[in-house]
Amino acid sequence: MSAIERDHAYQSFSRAQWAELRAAVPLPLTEPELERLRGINESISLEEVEAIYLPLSRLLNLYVYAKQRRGDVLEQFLGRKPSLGPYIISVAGSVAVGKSTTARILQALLQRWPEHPQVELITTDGFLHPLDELQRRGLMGRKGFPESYDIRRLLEFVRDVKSGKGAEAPLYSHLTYDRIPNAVQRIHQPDILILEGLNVLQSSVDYPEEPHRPFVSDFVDFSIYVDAPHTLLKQWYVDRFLSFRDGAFKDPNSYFHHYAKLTHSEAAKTAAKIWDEINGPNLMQNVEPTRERADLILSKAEQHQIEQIRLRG
Ligand SMILES: Nc1ncnc2c1ncn2[C@@H]1O[C@H](COP(=O)(O)OP(=O)(O)O)[C@@H](O)[C@H]1O
Ligand SMILES: CC(C)(COP(=O)(O)O)[C@@H](O)C(=O)NCCC(=O)O
Repeated sequence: MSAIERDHAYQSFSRAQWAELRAAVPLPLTEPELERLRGINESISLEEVEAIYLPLSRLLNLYVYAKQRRGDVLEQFLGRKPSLGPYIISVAGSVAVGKSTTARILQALLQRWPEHPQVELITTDGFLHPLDELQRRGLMGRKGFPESYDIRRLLEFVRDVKSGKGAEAPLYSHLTYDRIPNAVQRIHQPDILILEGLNVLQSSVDYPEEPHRPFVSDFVDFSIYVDAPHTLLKQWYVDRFLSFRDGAFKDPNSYFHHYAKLTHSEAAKTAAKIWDEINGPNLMQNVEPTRERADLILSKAEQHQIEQIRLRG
């Protein structure tokens, strides 16, 4: 392998260098697993899964295993029962960078390893305040900004899960653009929890109402930031919006149902405006500044191809 570059905090791998590590992955993908991955996102290339995500799942498996062993040693020394809390992996990044796709691919790959078959996935959008609350507080143009989340509830959730207690996460619907009333995802002692959201690397200073509380990252064992140039992010956001217009927005229950009637170019303009007024500024002010807190930074280029991997340490 050619020389791996490093700056003071990260070792940096090119796509080709990282892909070479695939050879060291002892578990190749089986046909049913490939099918399942295709089901997560039909536009993801399987070459990308094998070159990037498979080696990443091996790295994470080694970290989880080391943490489990270390925990066992400590508990044995202290004469206590082993902890029932999961290994927590967070996935951060801009709206539309592919956090939820990345998290779902990792979930599928990590649960193949015999040491940790139960891998749960939680998205932090369930912890956005409900729509009526956002309206009441005048925050409809601030969805995704720190003040739009019920951070206290998110923290309680992560703390309870980490301490081995059962916990419930509220669920969000992109269709109704709101929390789903009376629906929760129950988490009970998984081996691994993947926590995905814009805000998982933010610190308590981003939440002036909660200045003295611990923060989500205090409970996270390994953090990932998915990065991409702003021009691509905006394009991916607009493309996703246009595909929703041809699908989900047609549903009369959709919050954006009125957008289904727009022409292609009107819809593209609307999406670009939402990006420029909400998601773009949030990226610059609150999301991107947290990037260098991550243990691993995945940098994407055209077509969601990962071109560079930076690993702390
Ligand atoms: N690895 C990938 N390959 C191809 N398309 C992808 C990939 N990851 C995400 N996408 C596409 O990019 C858009 C945003 O992805 P999504 O996972 O919904 O992002 P986020 O959760 O960050 O908002 C979606 O249209 C999705 O299909
Ligand atoms: C719910 C979100 C804050 C979170 O985004 P995600 O976690 O899906 O990347 C975002 O999808 C959102 O609704 N932003 C507000 C502006 C908009 O895109 O409608």
